[in-house]
Amino acid sequence: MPSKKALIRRPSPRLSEGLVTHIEREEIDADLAGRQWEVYAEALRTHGWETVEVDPADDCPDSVFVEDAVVVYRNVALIARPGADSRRGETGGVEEAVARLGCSVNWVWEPGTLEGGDVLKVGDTIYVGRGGRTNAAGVQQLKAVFEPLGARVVAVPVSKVLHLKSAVTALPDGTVIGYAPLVDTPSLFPRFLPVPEESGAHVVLLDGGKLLMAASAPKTAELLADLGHEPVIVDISEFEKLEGCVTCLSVRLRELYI
Ligand SMILES: NC(=O)NCCC[C@H](N)C(=O)O
Repeated sequence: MPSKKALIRRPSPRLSEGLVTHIEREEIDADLAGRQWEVYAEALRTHGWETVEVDPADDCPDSVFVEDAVVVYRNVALIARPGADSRRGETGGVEEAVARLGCSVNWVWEPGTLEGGDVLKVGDTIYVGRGGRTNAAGVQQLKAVFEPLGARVVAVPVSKVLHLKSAVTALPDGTVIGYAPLVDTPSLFPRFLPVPEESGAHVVLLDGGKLLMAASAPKTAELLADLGHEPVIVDISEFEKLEGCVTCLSVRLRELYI
C-alpha cells in the first residue's frame, strides 16, 4: 500500500517578514496564523494523511510554505533552489525529511532556480512555470531528473502571479482550474475550467473527490460542489496576505512504500 504522508512545517516566529511580490503588504496576526496552520494540518489528518513535521526553520520567514522547497515525483525528490535569496535556507531541513522518508534525492544546481510552487503534476505530466522564481536552467534540470522516470515535462510561462500554482491547479479528473485573468496561456492545458475567484484556483486533492480549499473562494467552492466535488474549507487568511495558498502549506507524498 502506498503511504499517504504530508510534509508540513510550522510557521516561523518571523512569519510577518515573509515576502510579498504581487500584492500590498498587510499586517499579519501571528497567533491567528498559528491557529490556522493547526486547523489546516488537522484537516489533512482528518482526511487520511499522516502529517510529518519538517524541522522548523525559524530564521526563514517563509518556511511555512514548505511546498516550495521540494518537488517529489514517484519516490524521487528534487530539492529546490529558491529564486528568492531569503528562502535558500529552507531546503536543508526538507532534504533531511524526504531522505528519512526513503526518497532518493536530487538537487537543483546553480545557475538553476526552481520553487515547488511552480510545479503542477497531473498524472505523469509535470507542468513547470517559468516565472519570477523558476528560470530556464531550473526547467531543464527538472526535465533531466524526472523525464527518465516517465514524466512529460511541459513548461508554462508565468508572468502575472508568484508561482504557476498561484494561477492553476488540477481537479482529480485532471481538469486544470484557474482564474483566467491570471493565467498566461490557458490553451496549454488540454481541459481548462475557469473559476470565478483568484484563490478558487487552488485545490489540494484529499482523495475521495474531496478538495481542500480556502474560505476566501466561496463562489468557486459552490461551482465545484455543483460539479459533484466535495470542498473542505479552511481559513488561511494570514498566509494569503503573504501570497500563500492551500497548496503551498504541505507536500503530499503518495508513492512511498514505507
Ligand atoms: N507555493 C506558493 O504559493 N508559495 C507561496 C510563497 C509565499 C512567500 N511569501 C513567497 O513570496 O515566497
